[in-house]
Amino acid sequence: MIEIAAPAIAVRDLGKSFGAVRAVDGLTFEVGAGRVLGLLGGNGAGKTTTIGMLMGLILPDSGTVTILGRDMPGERAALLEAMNFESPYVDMPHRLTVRQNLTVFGRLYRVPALTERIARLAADFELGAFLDRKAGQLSAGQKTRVALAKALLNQPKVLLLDEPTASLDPDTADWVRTRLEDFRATTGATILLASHNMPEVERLCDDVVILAGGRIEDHGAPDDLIRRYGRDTLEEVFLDVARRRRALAAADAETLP
Ligand SMILES: Nc1ncnc2c1ncn2[C@@H]1O[C@H](COP(=O)(O)OP(=O)(O)OP(=O)(O)O)[C@@H](O)[C@H]1O
Repeated sequence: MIEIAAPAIAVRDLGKSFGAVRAVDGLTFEVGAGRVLGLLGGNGAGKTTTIGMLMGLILPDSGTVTILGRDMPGERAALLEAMNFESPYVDMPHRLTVRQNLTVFGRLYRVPALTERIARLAADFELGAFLDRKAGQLSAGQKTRVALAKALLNQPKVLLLDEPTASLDPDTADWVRTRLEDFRATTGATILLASHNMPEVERLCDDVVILAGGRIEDHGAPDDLIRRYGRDTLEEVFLDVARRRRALAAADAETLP
């Protein structure tokens, strides 16, 4: 008998409105265990709202989220021990040092042998020079490295990343991508990556979902999408999808009475 592994993330008919804005509109997708899914889409497409619902921070109006076979947000407390999240747009407490921040988060995640784990991550992410500086005094690149160390503290089985390399210089961004590749290779974690950086998505992701207006416009493996659209890069595919959508919206507007 062929056994089909349960997906690590399963989203069904997910919907969320903020007042009149339908941020996420009937979204359905799965991420297989150990896979990396890229969530693409222009500004306001619904990526951050989707990640918020995967974390149980935003309650959906409709649909379900199942992570590692368990309901989110129903089993949020148990699930969060196996998950983590990183976004440059979410700040850590400014007045705590980097070490104090990592210690607080490590205790929240009940990380065993926490002192050793922080030392390991400080070495991996080269935090030594500012481990005892206040988080509020760090540069954007230093903050990102600390945020990634925080995201990996509990060795998550499911890692959600919202534009992890936004505002980094190309060298630091490349360095971060290599760390993420190492993390995946050594742990087999499942990763969902929202990003506007198409070369990054091509490099890190097995599959992508392209969102627009909270719905899926297209999906597939990066190579398959590039071939299907007759393009050379995922960036060109993304632009084709965005232009097609704009053309359809313009045609709709013309047919309105
Ligand atoms: N708390 C909120 N209150 C009201 N509207 C919201 C809220 N959060 C998101 N929205 C709206 O929902 C839509 C989707 O926003 P979301 O942040 O999920 O998009 P995104 O794809 O992450 O965009 P970006 O690439 O710009 O970060 C947008 O129209 C946004 O203005």
